[in-house]
Amino acid sequence: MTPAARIAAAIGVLDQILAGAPAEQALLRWSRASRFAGSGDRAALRDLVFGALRRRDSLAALGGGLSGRGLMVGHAHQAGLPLDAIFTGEGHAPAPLTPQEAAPQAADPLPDDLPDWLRPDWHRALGAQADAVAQAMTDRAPVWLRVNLAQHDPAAVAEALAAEGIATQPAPDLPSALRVVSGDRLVARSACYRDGLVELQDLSPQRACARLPLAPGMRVLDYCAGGGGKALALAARQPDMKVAAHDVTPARMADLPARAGRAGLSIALQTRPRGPYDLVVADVPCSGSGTWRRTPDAKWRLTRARLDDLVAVQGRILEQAAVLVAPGGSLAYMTCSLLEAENGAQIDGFLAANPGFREGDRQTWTPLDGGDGFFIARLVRS
Ligand SMILES: C[S@@+](CC[C@H](N)C(=O)[O-])C[C@H]1O[C@@H](n2cnc3c(N)ncnc32)[C@H](O)[C@@H]1O
Repeated sequence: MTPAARIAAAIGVLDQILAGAPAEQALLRWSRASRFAGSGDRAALRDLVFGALRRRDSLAALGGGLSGRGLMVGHAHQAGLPLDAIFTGEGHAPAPLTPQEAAPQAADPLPDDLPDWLRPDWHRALGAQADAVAQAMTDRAPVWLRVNLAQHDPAAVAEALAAEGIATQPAPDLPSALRVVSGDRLVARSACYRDGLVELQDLSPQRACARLPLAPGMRVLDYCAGGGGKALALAARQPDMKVAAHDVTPARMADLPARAGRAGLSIALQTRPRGPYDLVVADVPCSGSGTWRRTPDAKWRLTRARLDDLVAVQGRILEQAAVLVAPGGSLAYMTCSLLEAENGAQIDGFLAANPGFREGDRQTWTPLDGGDGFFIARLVRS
C-alpha cells in the first residue's frame, strides 16, 4: 500500500472507532476485509490509528474536525507530511484538501487531549505534573521486558536478544528491566521470549513488584491474577515461596501455567482461596488511565459512571482480599491508574474502615518516570 492509501484506510477505521467501535475490533475488521495488505501495512495502519487516538482532540483542531479525515489531515499537518502528494484523490488516496483543511486555524495552545469531564480529576491527582503527564500520554509507550532473574543474568539476556535483532537498554534502577530500543515487533516471536528468559512487562509494575518485601517460605496470593504478570514477577524474585493465583474469571488465567512453565516457576491456581497468606496482591480492575498510551481509545470511552462502578468494585475486592491476609501480613493494592478516586482515596477509605490495617508504603509512577502510570499501596495487618 502507498502511504496515501494507508492514510485513507486509517480514515475509514477511525470513523468506525469514533462511531463507537473498539479500536482492536475496527482494525481486525479492516484486516479481514483487506487480504492484500501485508504485515507492514497492518503495523503502519495500527500506528496511524493509535497515534491519532492519543492526540484525538489536538489533531481534530489541526485537521478541521472530529472525524477520521479530520484526524488524518491534522496528523499530516503535525507530522509535516507532503499534503499534495497524499490528498490527491487518485487511486486509493484520500480526496484533495479543501482550502480550509489546507490552512488550518487551530487554537493556540492546542487541546491537551484529555476528556473534558476528567480534566479536574486529572489535575487534582497530578498537580504540577498534570500537563506534562497529559502530554506524555500522547506519545507511543516504550516496550519493557522483565528478565527472569530466577534463572538468567540480565547482561547475558540482553546479548541473546541482540543476537535476535532486539536491541535493549537496562533500566538504571531495576536489574530485571530492559527497555527495547529497536526490534520490538520481534519480541513475541523470539526464542528469548519463547524460552522464558523474558516476559513483556512494563517498567512501573516491575518497580511495584520489586518494592514488596519477600522472604523464603512466604505464602503469596495474586488475588486478581488475570494472565499472572504480578504472580510471575514475584515468584521470579523469590522462587522459594508458595505462590498462588486466583481470578474471579478463571479463564483469564488460562495462559498462566504455560508462562510459569516457560519461566521454570511453579504457581498454583486457586478457585476458592482460603488463606491465610503472608502477602495478598490485589491488582484490581481499573480505568487503565496510566496505560492510555497503549489503549488510547479507552481514554475516550471512559465515563464518570464507569469510573464510579470501577471504584465500587475495587472497594469490594479490597474487602474480600483483606480477610485472606495473615496477621502481620500485607495486602498490596495495585492499579494502572493515575486517578485519585482509584488510588489514594480508595486506600484512605479502606484504612478508615479497617483499623486492623495500617499503611506500609504508597507510591505512584507516571510516564515521566519511564513506564506506565501505576499505583501501589501496601497495607499491613496488625
Ligand atoms: C488489572 S487485571 C489483572 C492483571 C494481572 N494481574 C496481570 O498482571 O496480568 C484485573 C483482574 O481482576 C479480575 N477480577 C475482577 N473482579 C474480581 C474479583 N471480585 N475477584 C478477583 N478477581 C477479580 C479480572 O478478571 C481481571 O483479570
